[in-house]
Amino acid sequence: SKSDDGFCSAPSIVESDEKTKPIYWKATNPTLSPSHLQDLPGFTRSVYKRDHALITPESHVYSPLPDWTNTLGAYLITPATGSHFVMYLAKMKEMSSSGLPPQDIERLIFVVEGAVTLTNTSSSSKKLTVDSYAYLPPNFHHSLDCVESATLVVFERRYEYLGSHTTELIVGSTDKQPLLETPGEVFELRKLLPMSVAYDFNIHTMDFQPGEFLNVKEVHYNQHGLLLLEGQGIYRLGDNWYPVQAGDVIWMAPFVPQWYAALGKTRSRYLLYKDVNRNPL
Ligand SMILES: NC(=O)N[C@H](N)C(=O)O
Ligand SMILES: [Mn+2]
Repeated sequence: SKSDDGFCSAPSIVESDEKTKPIYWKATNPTLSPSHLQDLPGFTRSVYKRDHALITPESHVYSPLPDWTNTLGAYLITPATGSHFVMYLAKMKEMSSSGLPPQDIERLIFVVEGAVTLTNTSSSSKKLTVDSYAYLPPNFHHSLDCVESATLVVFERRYEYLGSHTTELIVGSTDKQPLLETPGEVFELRKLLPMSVAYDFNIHTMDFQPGEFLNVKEVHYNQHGLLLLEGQGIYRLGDNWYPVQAGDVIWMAPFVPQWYAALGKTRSRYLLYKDVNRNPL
């Protein structure tokens, strides 16, 4: 319908009071949230195909995480999809704590909302707030404890030993990581783990300004687990083109053609799991 000032009645893309919200707020409070879809029977934006999946918040299924206390987990990617890693959201409630991964499993946690304290046998405890992360080597005793609430995105996989290389505890925050060269690409790239051969995966953060897009329509042997932390755009996966928003998760199997274009008024930032440093044979 045309209002008298000639513009359509759809609400414009207003810069909501994002300035007053904590960083990544939309990743746990998506604009199109489950509550907006509850009167639309059976509708979901989620898709699961042979070589990719788009998992959107109205599809999340939480259940108590075994070995964790007061924590609900929603597994979004597991080897049942063909991946060699798991990606899950951990919603830690008050007075909650983590359990240990199984033997020989490495873990990376990234704080999307709230705060947790990491304690381990060797060093003093560290408080991790939003945008902070920790990498826990396989068989590394630790505990993540939460007093109020926190949402973590967790990646875990069986560590692929290579010779005598070992990995170590890494604690950091995205904003303190340097920008890396991205020849031929315009996005801003940070990596949360060292690039040394001991590490068999890395976690990238990739920032796009509105209108920027991937130059390479990538096809590669590596797998991805993606969480869109900020912004919106179009993700191409295979022959499908998906409008995506902060809070969306994507599984990309090896060799799925993949491409992203950022749209809207604010930057896009996504977190991306990528296996590296190991021979695909
Ligand atoms: N889909 C992606 O963003 N892929 C990354 N550029 C990567 O594979 O490094
Ligand atoms: Mn890729």
